[in-house]
Amino acid sequence: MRIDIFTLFPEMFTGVLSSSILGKASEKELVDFHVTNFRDFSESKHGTVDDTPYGGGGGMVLKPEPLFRAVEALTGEKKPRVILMCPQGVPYHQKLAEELAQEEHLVFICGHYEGYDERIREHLVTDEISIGDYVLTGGELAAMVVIDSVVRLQPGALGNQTSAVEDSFSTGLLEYPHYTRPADFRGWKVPDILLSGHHANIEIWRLKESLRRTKARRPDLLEKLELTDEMKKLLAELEQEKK
Ligand SMILES: CN(C)c1ccccc1CNc1ccc(C(N)=O)cn1
Repeated sequence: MRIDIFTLFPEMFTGVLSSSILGKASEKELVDFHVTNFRDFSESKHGTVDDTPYGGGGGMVLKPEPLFRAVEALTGEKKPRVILMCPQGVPYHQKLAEELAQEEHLVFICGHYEGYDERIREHLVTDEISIGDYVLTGGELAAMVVIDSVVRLQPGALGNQTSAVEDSFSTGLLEYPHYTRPADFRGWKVPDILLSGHHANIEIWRLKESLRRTKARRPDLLEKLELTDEMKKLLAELEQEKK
């Protein structure tokens, strides 16, 4: 997978794309990162990429021409998905991460200022994504979030691939509690079931704890779930325990 990032602050990406899972994925050639300063594509000799808004009002708007030239310089045979990170975008979620992870080529546009000239949205961009209902100084951190969640899904990116499949949002439930050594830390003990070696019972315990936690913290996720008979049974047990 190739990932192109267009930003005015390429230095923001250096550490993130060379560290940890993303750095290893790049070394293993699971992903090919290209970070470009789209100011390099400005036609003006001063590298101007923004201008005052038509119709007046404060702030500056990103000009269309540098970004069109930057993205059009890319096009290989296939049209890549061009993703604009902005507060007005589609709320990002794990299913969209899984969809983007299937793509051969992703292009991210990270903007600043008051926003982008609308012709960028209408004629250059294929997807607008928001990572949440809050405003950032620029699209860079939002792009890093999406890139992180997409690259970790690339086969071979994570040590044991299972952790990508089982992790909470892909099952639709929140994660169960995790423990590691020591079994007794300051008198706080690991639940006996986890030391029992009964893998079937441990799996049930984990599902029940995921259900308990999801019911308590994210009832909205539980609403969306297609409950299996086993889940219904465990939820009934949880209800009983509360009485
Ligand atoms: C400068 N702003 C407000 C702006 C305005 C328009 C587009 C992009 C930006 C860049 N900022 C962003 C980007 C994304 C998100 C998000 N929630 O994904 C939040 N803020």
